[in-house]
Parts: sequence; structure tokens; C-alpha cells
Amino acid sequence: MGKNKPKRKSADSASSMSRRYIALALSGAAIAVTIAVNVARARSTQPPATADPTSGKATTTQAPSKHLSWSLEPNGGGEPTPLLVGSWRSQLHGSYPEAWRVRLFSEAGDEVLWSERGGKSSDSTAVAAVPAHSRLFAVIDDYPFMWSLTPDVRSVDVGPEADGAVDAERRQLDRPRVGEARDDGAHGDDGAHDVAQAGGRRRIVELRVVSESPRVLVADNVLSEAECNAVQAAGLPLLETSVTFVGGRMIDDKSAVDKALQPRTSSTAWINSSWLGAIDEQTGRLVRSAQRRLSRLARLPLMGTENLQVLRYGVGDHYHYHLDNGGSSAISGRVLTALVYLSDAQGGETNWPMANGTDRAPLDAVDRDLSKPNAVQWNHVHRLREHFHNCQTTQGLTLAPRRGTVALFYSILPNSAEKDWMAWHASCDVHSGTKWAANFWWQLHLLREKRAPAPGACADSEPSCAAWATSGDSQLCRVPRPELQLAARGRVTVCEA
Ligand SMILES: O=C(O)CCC(=O)C(=O)O
Ligand SMILES: [Fe+2]
Repeated sequence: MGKNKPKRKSADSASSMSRRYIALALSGAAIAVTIAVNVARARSTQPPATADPTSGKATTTQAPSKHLSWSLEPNGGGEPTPLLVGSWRSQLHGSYPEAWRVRLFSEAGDEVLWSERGGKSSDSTAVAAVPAHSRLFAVIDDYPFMWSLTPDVRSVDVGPEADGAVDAERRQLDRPRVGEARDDGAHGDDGAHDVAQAGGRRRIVELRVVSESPRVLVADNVLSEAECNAVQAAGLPLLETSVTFVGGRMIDDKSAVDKALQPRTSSTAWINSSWLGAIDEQTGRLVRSAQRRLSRLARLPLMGTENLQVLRYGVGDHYHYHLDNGGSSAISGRVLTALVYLSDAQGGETNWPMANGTDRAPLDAVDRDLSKPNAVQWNHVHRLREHFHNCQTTQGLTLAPRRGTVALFYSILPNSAEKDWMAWHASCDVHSGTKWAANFWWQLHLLREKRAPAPGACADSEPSCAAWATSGDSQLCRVPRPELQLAARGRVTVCEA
């Protein structure tokens, strides 16, 4: 993994970050709106002690404002600003004028405050437990939480060490957002096993930033041996030749004569919750445990995922360069991939050729159709594959398959549905052994749709709604709540009240 060292933030990405979040820095002078518990906390919180340079003794620094409490960081990272307790709501809406809802997460991953433009907001129960001066992360609307780029390495608790104590864990993971009703529409998790106590040791992994653009983070030993074996075993009976899409068309790999030129030659299985209920209990339980670990690592709920996809690559098998959210409307909403290696293999590396800005040439050559800025077209795919020889390991970021290791990578930019064009990647030829892997994808529309609509609200069951974010035709899809229209930049119609 010698190639996987994180690099320093490029001037380009630093300046686009600061442009994106400049509004945050300007938002300090917001109108005071008091929330009782926080003010009480802020008043009782001691400012940090620092050393007096003359005496060498510890002194207490005067905080600039008694209302100052936390450091507010945009989703995905950027310049932190002080969050003023007395005016947090107006500060947030001033910082994100286009957002319907702003949610704040603690360093520990808990949602601790939210505010809607219409006037509703959370109470301050959950934020009261967050230490003063620690970081809070701002996520707008229904965009996914995105790990920031600092620190380079962080510890993440991915659940109980023992595979038995999982249900208490599930309850914790799926707990409702602050002040909202619970949504039980989890994908691939029916919570059938009722284990009384979580107890015991926890599995803590090191999540490392290995590329800033695209944003790729890696952690080893996320899944146990038993979990890796169980995911393989669950997928084995369902394996079929993998397919791929270009411009919405399914490509039939078998028609190509030369295997080396076929874009995707692996086998794929989709594991849904009824299959997990049908296979042996122990295997089903371990697969669910694996899904929960991935969810904890991503800090996103299981309810926003597709079914788990299992992949098997024999010698010579590969998947040429692609974007996970390009090719068809069914996948255009993919925002985050958790790619987990279930076996070791020789070859079979995953490569992101443009990672850390090493070679942008093919991207510059891509003829972007500005009327469809998010559309991936055949010429993009073709040029990129040609430029990087379908799959190579000499440029960009390369990960070798290691059992239990997970790569988290984002296919969008922070707080947006805009594609990250740097996220092209491929799986190179396997040289020996069998490479097993699995994909867990979070989709933007699944994260949105699984929220319970307001009572009596209309919701369109038109299948094209799944692609509303890119359709451009507001007649195709009606949505129950105005924030969805905002998030889709007006591409959907809001139901009549
Ligand atoms: O197997 C890999 O290394 C990558 C797989 C992949 O990119 C995909 O299935 O979308
Ligand atoms: Fe992929």
C-alpha cells in the first residue's frame, strides 16, 4: 500500500473549498435567537487553558463571546467557523441560503441539531452532550454525510467484535433523527435477531484519507474473516455474468470476441433481505453484521443503500474504467461506494487514475454536453479507457485487494448532487487466485425517498422519479415536500397542499 499515502491539499481544491464555503466565514453577525439549554451550557463551559508565555503558568483565555460554543465545519471539510450558540439557526441559514434543512453532526457521528428554513428546528437535547469547542459538521438537505479530509487518519468504531451481539447495535445505528419519527424502511436488514446485550469489545478501525480528489478513504480489517466468508457464501449461488451500462444501454459482454477488450468480465450476485432470510441463519446474521459495519464506517444509514452486490473475478477478469454513477438512470443517484475486498489476490487492483490530480488530460478532452452536465456519454468512457489503457496501475491511486479492507469513495462533490469527474476507476486483471469483493452503494434518492412523507402528502410512483435529479422534466415527478424540489433544482413539481 506504499502508493496510498495521502497528499497535501492542492491549491486548486483549497481555493474551491474556500469559495464554496466563503459564506460560512461571513455569517458571524447573525441575529440572536436563544436556545435555552445551549446558552446555559455555554455559560457554564470553561474556555480552554493555555500557557502564559511570560510566567509559563497555565492561564484561562477569554473566549471572544460567551455564546461561542462549537467549531462549525462544512460537510466534507473546509474552513471551520465558530458556531454562536445564541444565533445558530440564523447563522446556518445565512451560510446556506439555498438549503431547506441544515443538519449538524458531532465528531462521533451523531446528528445533534437541525433546522428547517420554514421555522422548525430540533430541540437542544442531543447537542448538550457535545463538548464545547469540538467540531460539528454541517450537512444540507438530504445530501450524504461526507468525511472531511482532516485528520488524515481517524479511528472509527465499526461495531461489536463478537458477531453475536448485533441487534442492540442495529437499534443504535437506525435510531431516528433528532425530533423525528423512526423510519423502519431499511434495505437489506430486517433485524430478525433479538440479542439482549451488545457488551464486549468493539472493533475499532483506522480510516485513512488516501486521495483528496476524488475523495477516497481506506480502512483495513473492517470485516472479520467470518464476515468475509459469509458474504461470499451468500453470493455464490446467485452469481451471474456481470453487466455494464453505457448511455443507459445494457452492454452484453459475451458478444465481444477478445476477453481483454470486454469492459467487464466478472460475475455478480445481488443479496436482498429475502435471500438473507432464506439462507442459513449464521450466514445471514454475519452478512447483516457486515452491512452494519459498512454503514458505521460511512456514517450513513442502511436505509439509503442498494442491496449488497457481491463480485467474483477469476484470472484475467477485470472491469474497465467507469464512474459508479454513470451509464444509466438506475445508478445515476449513487453517491458513495463502500468497496470491500473479501479475499486477497495477485493483480485485481482497483485504480483511480486521476487521484490527486496526477493526470487530468482525458477529463479536459472530454466533450461535456453543458445541457446535461451530469450525463456520462459514450465518448467520455471511450476516451478515458483509451487514455489509461482500460486499467493501469502506474498512475493515480492503486489499492491491492486485501481481505477485510474497505475503500470508501464518493462519486459526488460535497453537499451537492454534482458528479465528481475525478472518480473514474477500474479493476485491473487478476493474475492469480480469485478476487472476491462486494459493493455497497448509497443512492441520493434512496436517502430521500425513505423519509416518511407528511401525512396526506402525494408522492409519485412514476418509475422515472428515480432519476428525477437528472431528468430535467418536472412533469415526470411530483414530490410531497418542497425541500425535495429545492434539492432537485426545480426539476420536480411539488404536490398541491
Ligand atoms: O472490484 C473492484 O476493484 C472495483 C469494482 C467496481 O468498480 C464496481 O463494481 O463498480
Ligand atoms: Fe466501480
